[in-house]
Amino acid sequence: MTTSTQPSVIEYLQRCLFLSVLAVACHLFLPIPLIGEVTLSLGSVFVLSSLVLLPVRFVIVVFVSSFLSLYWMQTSWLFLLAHTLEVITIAILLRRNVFIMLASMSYWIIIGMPLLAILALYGPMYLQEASVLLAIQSGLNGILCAAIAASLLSVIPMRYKQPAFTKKEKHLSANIFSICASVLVVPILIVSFIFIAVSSKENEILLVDKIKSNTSYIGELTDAFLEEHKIIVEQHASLLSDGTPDENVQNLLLKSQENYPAFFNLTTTDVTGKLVFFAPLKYKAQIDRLPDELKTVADRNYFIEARNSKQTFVSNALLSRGVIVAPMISIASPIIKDDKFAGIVFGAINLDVIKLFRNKIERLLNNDLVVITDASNRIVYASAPVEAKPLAEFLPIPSYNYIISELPVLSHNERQYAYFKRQSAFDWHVYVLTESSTFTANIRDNFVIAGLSLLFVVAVFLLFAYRLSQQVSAPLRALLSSSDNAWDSMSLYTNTQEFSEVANKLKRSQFLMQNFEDRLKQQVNEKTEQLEQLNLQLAAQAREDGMTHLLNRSGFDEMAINAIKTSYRLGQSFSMALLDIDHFKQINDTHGHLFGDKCLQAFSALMQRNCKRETDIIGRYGGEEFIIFMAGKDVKAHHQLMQNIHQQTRKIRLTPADSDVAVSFTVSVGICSVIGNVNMSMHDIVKLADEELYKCKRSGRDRISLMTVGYSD
Ligand SMILES: Nc1nc2c(ncn2[C@@H]2O[C@H](COP(=O)(O)OP(=O)(O)OP(=O)(O)O)[C@@H](O)[C@H]2O)c(=O)[nH]1
Repeated sequence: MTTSTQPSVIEYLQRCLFLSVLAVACHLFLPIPLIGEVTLSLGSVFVLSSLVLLPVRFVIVVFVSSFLSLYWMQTSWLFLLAHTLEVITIAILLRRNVFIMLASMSYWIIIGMPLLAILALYGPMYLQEASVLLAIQSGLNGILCAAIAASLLSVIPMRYKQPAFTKKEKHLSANIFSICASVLVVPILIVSFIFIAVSSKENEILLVDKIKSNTSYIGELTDAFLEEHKIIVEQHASLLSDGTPDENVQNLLLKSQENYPAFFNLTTTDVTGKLVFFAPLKYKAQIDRLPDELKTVADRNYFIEARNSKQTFVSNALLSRGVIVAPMISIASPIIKDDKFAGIVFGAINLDVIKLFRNKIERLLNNDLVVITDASNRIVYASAPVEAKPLAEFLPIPSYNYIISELPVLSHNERQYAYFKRQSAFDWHVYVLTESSTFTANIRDNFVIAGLSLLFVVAVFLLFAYRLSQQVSAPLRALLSSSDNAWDSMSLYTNTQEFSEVANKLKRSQFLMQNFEDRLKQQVNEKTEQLEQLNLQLAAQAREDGMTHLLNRSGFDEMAINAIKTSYRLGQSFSMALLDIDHFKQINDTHGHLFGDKCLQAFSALMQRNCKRETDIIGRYGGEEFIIFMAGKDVKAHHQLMQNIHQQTRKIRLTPADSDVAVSFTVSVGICSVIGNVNMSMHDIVKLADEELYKCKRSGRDRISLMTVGYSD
């Protein structure tokens, strides 16, 4: 076998380098962004193509390049594992003649996607949430790569492919089917990915907009709430600064507290911080009973700040003391009389009782959560699912979710949230949180829809592709089978003009060929018959003496040997007689050879007339010497027969051409009779008969001499 058509190692190296560079470039430089950090990579196209275009050792080089570039990009080990298994499985299935698309789909549906989903569940948090999404995305990415590879391979000439994939002829229908399938799957997948990317992006934008607007609304609500209550406290401070009489102060505080229930108390102090007036009155008796150190707020920072800055001060969240011990904020405003600090008015807002504020917020949020912190990061308010108590420090841990790109992500109490943060008045912060699964769930749904529609569309299209391939290949198969039924069944698959023309032409030429074949067969049969006849004649001629038409020596020997064997077997007696015309030379010499021939013919005819039994065999054994084999139980009958021939010979009268006188001749006969199975060969028997003939000649000719072998009566 010549290997000239096999590419050289250098050529393989070039192809290997080319495919490796393309695979690495696709992984490193051409990832197609899909959602957030999720990208599509087409690097696998070249690894899968190398399975068909290169020998195994070069495929390993392309695969390792692809693997290392993915590793370099810090791809999760889950994907590296899935990629490795994908290449190995498809390589095995390809060697078993499975179409590359089918191999890829089988791998991803049966092994790749379930494996990724299960493994992701045991991975880091961001993988757990998106495990189904990641599995489907990887599967669709893999199938897209296989479909592109299959499309590319279908246009690459056969000589570039490995012998394992080209030596086995495939059905035309299988080829059409595979090309259609791969060409159909590529656009379907691309459209699906575009749909996923666009709808996921739109969904993300909607979610982000919602969070941002919620954040700013809640921020404004918080600011307005604080501002409103700050103004109330400021107004009281201003009234008291202007010298409102003490008897009115109590009433003023009571009315305001009634109107603004968020204040769980409104209180004034003197210059030292000692409580003076207090609303509501229901706590008055309890306050009176308090020890002196709890009847002052001189040590509280809202008193100190208001006194020192002479400005209204909104405190951070703190624990109240005295009558009620609860988380609260305090808004304190200084009372200035004659430019001198004369005490403060402060309103305490119990964080547990800002029900109005909370209801307003909850109505807005739907599934979103909110956390409001003060300037020292202590929680002022948190939606219940966040599981954070007021006054606790809010310490979100920055987190990562590779699907969410538009918002920061934090993790709190082992949950992951996308969030938006807004700075409010008094250095407070408003956080609106959405569980990251809200984002992934939507995208996962998109992927599931895309995956299922892909399966459905592929199944439907593959059915079409199958029908199409049948339409093209079935008529050809019908033409090839060329049976009458097939001609008719072809019309079941197609009614195209081209096929009808081809079919008619083939039908005509088949008819002509059939005619020609029949004629040829007939001629051959005739010639064979003639030849057989000729052969028979030749065979007969080979055993016949031309002049007398008796058996010649070899013909006689052949038949007599068989007859002797039969006689021995049947226990029959038989006789062998040698007959020699006397003085034949003289006849020849006197009347010429032609007359001699006539004598021979006349004598032959005489013998044939006498030897009528079918067991009698007559032959010409030499020039004028004849031989007769006779079989039967009674050898006397043989002797009698010879006696008759001997007698009748004398009566033959033949007239030579040169004379009017008829000529006669005599014959000498030597007979050897055999009785029973003496197991003598024909040669020995003829020899004995010859000896008897010799006796006749010696003793005067024209006589019969006989002998019997075996036993005699
Ligand atoms: N016309 C003719 N003569 C033949 C043929 N075959 C042999 N002869 C002749 O037969 C003769 C046989 O002669 P010999 O063998 O001397 O025998 P004979 O003359 O018959 O003498 P005896 O046998 O002793 O009686 C020869 O002269 C042969 O030429 C033949 O086919 N035709």
